[in-house]
Amino acid sequence: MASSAACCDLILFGSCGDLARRKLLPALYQLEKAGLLHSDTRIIGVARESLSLAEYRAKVGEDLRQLLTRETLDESVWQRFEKKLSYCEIELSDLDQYEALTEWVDTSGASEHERTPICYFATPPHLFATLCKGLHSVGLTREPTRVVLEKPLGQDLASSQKINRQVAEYFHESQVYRIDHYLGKETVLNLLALRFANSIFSDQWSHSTIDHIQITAAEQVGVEGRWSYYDDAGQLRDMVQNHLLQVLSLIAMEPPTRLDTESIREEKLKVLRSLRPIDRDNVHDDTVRGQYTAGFVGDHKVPGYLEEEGAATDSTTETFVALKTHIDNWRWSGVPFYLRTGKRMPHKRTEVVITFKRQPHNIFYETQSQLPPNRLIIRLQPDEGVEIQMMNKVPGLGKQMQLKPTTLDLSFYETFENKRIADAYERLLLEAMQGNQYLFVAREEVEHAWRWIDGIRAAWQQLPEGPKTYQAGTWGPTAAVTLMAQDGREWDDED
Ligand SMILES: NC(=O)C1=CN([C@@H]2O[C@H](COP(=O)(O)OP(=O)(O)OC[C@H]3O[C@@H](n4cnc5c(N)ncnc54)[C@H](OP(=O)(O)O)[C@@H]3O)[C@@H](O)[C@H]2O)C=CC1
Ligand SMILES: O=C1O[C@H](COP(=O)(O)O)[C@@H](O)[C@H](O)[C@H]1O
Repeated sequence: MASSAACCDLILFGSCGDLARRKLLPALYQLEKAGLLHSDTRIIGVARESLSLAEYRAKVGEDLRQLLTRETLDESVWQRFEKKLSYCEIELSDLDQYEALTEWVDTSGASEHERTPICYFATPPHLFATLCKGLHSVGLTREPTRVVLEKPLGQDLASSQKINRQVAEYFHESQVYRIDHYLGKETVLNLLALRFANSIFSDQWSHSTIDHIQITAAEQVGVEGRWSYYDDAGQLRDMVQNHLLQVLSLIAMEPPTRLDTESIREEKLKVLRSLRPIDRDNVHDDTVRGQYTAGFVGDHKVPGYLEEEGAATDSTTETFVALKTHIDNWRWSGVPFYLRTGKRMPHKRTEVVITFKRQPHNIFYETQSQLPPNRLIIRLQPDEGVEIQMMNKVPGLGKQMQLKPTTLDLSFYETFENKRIADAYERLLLEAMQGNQYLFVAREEVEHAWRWIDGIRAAWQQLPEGPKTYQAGTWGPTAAVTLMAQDGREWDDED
């Protein structure tokens, strides 16, 4: 059972925006419902819209009623939650307006704070530097204030270093919480349990038993009205730089000595440092870029990327990436990691597939010409669970032993029947309020990830061809199949 968070003043900058409305406020409501918000915690929405307190509360209530899909709003919880909400109107680019915060937040100084101020920057990142200055001007950068930063943290190494430097002028690293919402997902956290609480896996987790590892994050959605942001970013920066590299780090890291921020960050960082660079020599063979054209996802006809609302017709931004990389260290020597992510794929599916080495000798050759490798499939979302593919004897008295590939399937929903799977933002907000940084990304991690991604982008720029097209509703360009087939392997796609 999670313990209730410390008493906080949670200041949501950008509180009328999409992220705050769709994710942060519903997550806070769920924490209230679960009794995890301290009774004296306050939530201060900050935006530039002119709203009275009653109007702001009514707006949040309306959004919650609309957005809670699996349940209806619990009126008694809402009444408690509503009382925690206040609203402060500020044009954030105007440093003179930050004084308004002092009406709502206790800025009197570290030792007298009863509530820990948590400043959540759910605004476009170009405002971060001004936000820091504004907060400093009203005494809100001192310990124990914490600051939560939303992605994207830059467009490349140089811009992310700039943001990190600007924030570091006012906040110590121990006050900074960089969000990667994948780290708040139940199943991503379960990677730690799976690896480090089970000797059958921890003892088999290296080049001596593992043939290769695949990480897939397939989405059905397209750019969802975010064309101008997305077209600047592309799938490599939007998904690989952060989420996929974080999952990869958790899968590949050495056992941390403790379950604490420093130990985990240290180990993840070593993985990022050991990623083999992709450059002009291997970019052609080891990466595939794609861009979707019109097609069908399920029964829905969907437009191509270049026909999306607000699209420029000549964009060469990738909406799909597949790549092969290696981690150049002792444990993973010779084990390729295949990463793949794309928009407008046939299904939403995020999974890690560990394929083990085949048996060295086949004694069942009379009935089974080749034994398939065992595979461990970790389904991160949806249908969260863990699956082991293995061979079994088919029951029967026949002279020859018949074998059949079978699956041991542990579905989280069936195993933990009464447990609701919390949204990633619930966990991350709770951890930020409790002052635990282990599920947030360190500055060095962000910068190492960018360094590796920048190398790929630079190499892409030297290629004569841009992304290959793929029809919406398929698993990407056929070159992605070739990427694995040239190594005698294939993606885990059943359909
Ligand atoms: N939406 C999402 O699902 C995700 C978003 N993010 C990131 O979170 C951040 C916010 O995203 P999102 O909510 O989608 O963006 P929106 O544009 O929907 O919201 C931004 C918010 O910031 C406010 N704002 C912008 N400029 C100012 C200003 N000068 N003064 C006061 N308020 C200002 C906006 O107010 P106003 O309404 O008046 O313009 C709005 O409340 C972005 O960096 C985004 O990349 C990250 C992951 C997911
Ligand atoms: O950060 C982002 O993540 C979402 C995918 O998140 P998920 O939790 O639904 O897997 C992605 O659609 C979006 O483009 C990206 O900015």
